[in-house]
Amino acid sequence: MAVVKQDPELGSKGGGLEKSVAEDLDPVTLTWKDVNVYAMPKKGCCNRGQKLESPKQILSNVSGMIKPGKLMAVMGASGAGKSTMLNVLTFRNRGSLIIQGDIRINGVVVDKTKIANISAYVQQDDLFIGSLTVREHLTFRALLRMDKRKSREQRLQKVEDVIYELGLKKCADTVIGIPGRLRGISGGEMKRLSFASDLLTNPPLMFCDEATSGLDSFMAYSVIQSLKALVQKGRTIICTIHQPPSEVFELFDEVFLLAEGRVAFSGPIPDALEFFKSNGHPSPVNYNPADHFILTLAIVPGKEKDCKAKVKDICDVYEASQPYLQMKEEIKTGSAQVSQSFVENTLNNTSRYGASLLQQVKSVFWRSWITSIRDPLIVRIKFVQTIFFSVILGLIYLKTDDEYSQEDIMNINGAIFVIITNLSFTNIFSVLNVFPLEIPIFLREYGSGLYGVGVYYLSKTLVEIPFLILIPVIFMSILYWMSGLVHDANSFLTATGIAVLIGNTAASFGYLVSAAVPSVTAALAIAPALMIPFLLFGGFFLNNGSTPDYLIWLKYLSWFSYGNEMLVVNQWEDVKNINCTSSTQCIPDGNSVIKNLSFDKDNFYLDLGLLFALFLGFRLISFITLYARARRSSS
Ligand SMILES: Nc1ncnc2c1ncn2[C@@H]1O[C@H](COP(=O)(O)OP(=O)(O)OP(=O)(O)O)[C@@H](O)[C@H]1O
Repeated sequence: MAVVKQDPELGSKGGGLEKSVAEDLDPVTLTWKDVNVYAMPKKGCCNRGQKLESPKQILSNVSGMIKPGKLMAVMGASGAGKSTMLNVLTFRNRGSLIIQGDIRINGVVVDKTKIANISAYVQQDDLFIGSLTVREHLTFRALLRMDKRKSREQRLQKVEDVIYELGLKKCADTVIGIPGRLRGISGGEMKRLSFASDLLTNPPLMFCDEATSGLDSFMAYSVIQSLKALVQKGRTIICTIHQPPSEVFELFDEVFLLAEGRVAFSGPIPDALEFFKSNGHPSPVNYNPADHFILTLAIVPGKEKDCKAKVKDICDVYEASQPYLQMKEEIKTGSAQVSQSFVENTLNNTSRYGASLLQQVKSVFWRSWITSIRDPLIVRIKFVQTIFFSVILGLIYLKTDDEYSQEDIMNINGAIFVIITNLSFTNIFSVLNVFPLEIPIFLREYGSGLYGVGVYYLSKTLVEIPFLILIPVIFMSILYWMSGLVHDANSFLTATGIAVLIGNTAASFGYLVSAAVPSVTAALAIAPALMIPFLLFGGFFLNNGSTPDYLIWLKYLSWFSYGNEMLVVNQWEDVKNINCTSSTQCIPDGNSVIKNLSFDKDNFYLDLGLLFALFLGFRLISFITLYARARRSSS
């Protein structure tokens, strides 16, 4: 086993105990009694004639108790029911499970809101905006999560305190990092940052799912050491953990062993060793007790019958044991000693958000802005790519004189369509590559009451405005003049304005797809398939007058179509002469070009209005989709 040293960052007792941060904690005892959990069989599971399956029992009569100042490890083999128990206790991710049982804090029966008011839940997967530094991330959380009565100075002081407490001083000004794109802090530091984020609100009760997953033994030790320091200040912490090294396991005060959905033991580690020994399962000398418990309770493939019988035996003995019965009795009688102020002030707090609306807008806007300017992918895609493509396309469509020939008609119309296509793809894909990655973070932060959906969406929209104006302006300033579109300042400004609106509409479509799908991969797969019909009915590949009646609705949803008609009209409307050198029939002027494409000058303002409506419509639907998703995920 790897030798584990104490993390020098954490101070002598694993977290700067000598500089005890002023704590004002309500001591919390969490109890759960006779918890039964059932999963209903999936609808349509059975063929005709087959009997409907009965519900599957995941937890059976599980009871437990954890007192203030204790660090409890919930352990068991895979499938034992650890995550289910944590989800039941935190009232999260319960889905369609049927749950019975009694969960109390200091004797008061709790629900989802009450448990959220008193506790923090550090989930297994750490979700952060990677372009922020550790200090910036914590400041953002402190401004949004901490008690409204705390001043800005107090919040910033608390940020410094938790940085110190969790040994994050060394990396306080390092960016968190984006895997594969931006190097940042280590896995252990990231895990400690998760705890630090939740510590800002000073929760007396903490739940941690897989506190050490993905960490090496040194990092796992430093993380659990930090938790140990937190319980020593009076907190109550309950963690699920997989196979901790023995040095890490020793840091826990209590172990709660689950097997086949039943309690196999609950109490201090030495007592657990004694219990297993007295039931014929002594731990071998110099063997990690954690491994011994898990192996003893595991259902080994091929030996299922024997293993299940062994587990049943252990659970039967434990459930009939004096300590377990005593604990259940204590749970029953413990309800008497609860303070009224604790119930009213802490458990019954009903405000959804910790910060005012203005503070939410300011903080989320600030973070969105930092994210936009720091993420190298965004800046590179948005600026370098725009300049590169506009120069390349400009060279392809290069035209230096003011006169138009018959060949120029096709080239100019091609350049116009390329402008629309390029702006659409660039803007859609810059949204699709980034926004879906941010949605899980948004959902979690919304679920934790940091800010509302409207605040988030508004801030994102405001931050994007400069980019969504600048990019089309740069693109048009280069390509418009190189490709010889009509040399007139007014026409250029009109074309640029249309380009800005096209880019914004395309970005809104990107938001709509991103809000509706679960991942970047899905967004990147679905968006092009949805765009192709809009592109086909844009008036370039199919004459505007040839759209089949039954597909006309697709034309009305195509920003390519509105943009193309407006840009074509803007280009050709005032062109009085197009040179004709061949003997075949020539197109004499700009108006004839417009007519040949089945476009109409009089549609210009109608197109403008409809394009704007499309922009607003996509935004609105994406907002509603995001809102529905947020409500669903937090229910
Ligand atoms: N919603 C559900 N529907 C059906 N079965 C479920 C559901 N949730 C969990 N289970 C089943 O209940 C059992 C316990 O699952 P749980 O995820 O709680 O175990 P675990 O101890 O956390 O396992 P692991 O360590 O592998 O994550 C498993 O057999 C699992 O397949």
